[in-house]
Amino acid sequence: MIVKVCGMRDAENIRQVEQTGADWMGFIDYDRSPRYVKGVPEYLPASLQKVGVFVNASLPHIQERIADWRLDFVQLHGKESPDFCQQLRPTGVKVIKAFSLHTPEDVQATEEYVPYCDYFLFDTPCKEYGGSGKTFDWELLTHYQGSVPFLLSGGLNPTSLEALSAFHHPQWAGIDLNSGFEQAPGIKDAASLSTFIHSFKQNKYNF
Ligand SMILES: O=C(O)c1ccccc1N[C@@H]1O[C@H](COP(=O)(O)O)[C@@H](O)[C@H]1O
Repeated sequence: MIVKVCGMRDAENIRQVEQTGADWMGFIDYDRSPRYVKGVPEYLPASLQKVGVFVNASLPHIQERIADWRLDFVQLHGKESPDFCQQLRPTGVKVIKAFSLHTPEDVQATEEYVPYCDYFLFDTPCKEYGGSGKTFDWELLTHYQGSVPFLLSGGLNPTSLEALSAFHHPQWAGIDLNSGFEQAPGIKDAASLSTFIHSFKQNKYNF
């Protein structure tokens, strides 16, 4: 199972979170987010996959960030089209398309993105596009029968382990941890993350 920790920006905190057992680290390039990274992060982790999170950004802007932030993945958290995802293919980065799930129809909307995405990310609907700290109804995922693996996101926090243990889906590939582990916007509690990630990876999903 993949564990992504998102919304990082402080160099010392990035170094701490690098030691927690996380696999991927996310950096948010959306200026309305309280986790917005302006410019290039002072420190970029060497041992984790780096994910840039964008909301309706232009292709040239994302291409610039891929180079400057040495990204392995781009996470598209806005209203980006399947065609936009396809245009990112030649950059060589992997593409994660985020979907806010409210109804079974929202799940169906993933279908046209299948050829152009490496992962999907399922999140809670909110007007800020992400980082709501709220969970959505995971039962909706019974309607997802696609082939693209997904990360579960939205409001995961230190009390979520039991619910995660009870969750099953053949395409479930990992989790995304963000505001539920923060001491302040963009500053994660590394000790709490370490404990949580260790327990999560110890349980039956560690394959
Ligand atoms: O975290 C943000 O501020 C943010 C802003 C705009 C788009 C995405 C954002 N974060 C992503 O939101 C989800 C869920 O976060 P949370 O656990 O509910 O706080 C996560 O995938 C972040 O990558």
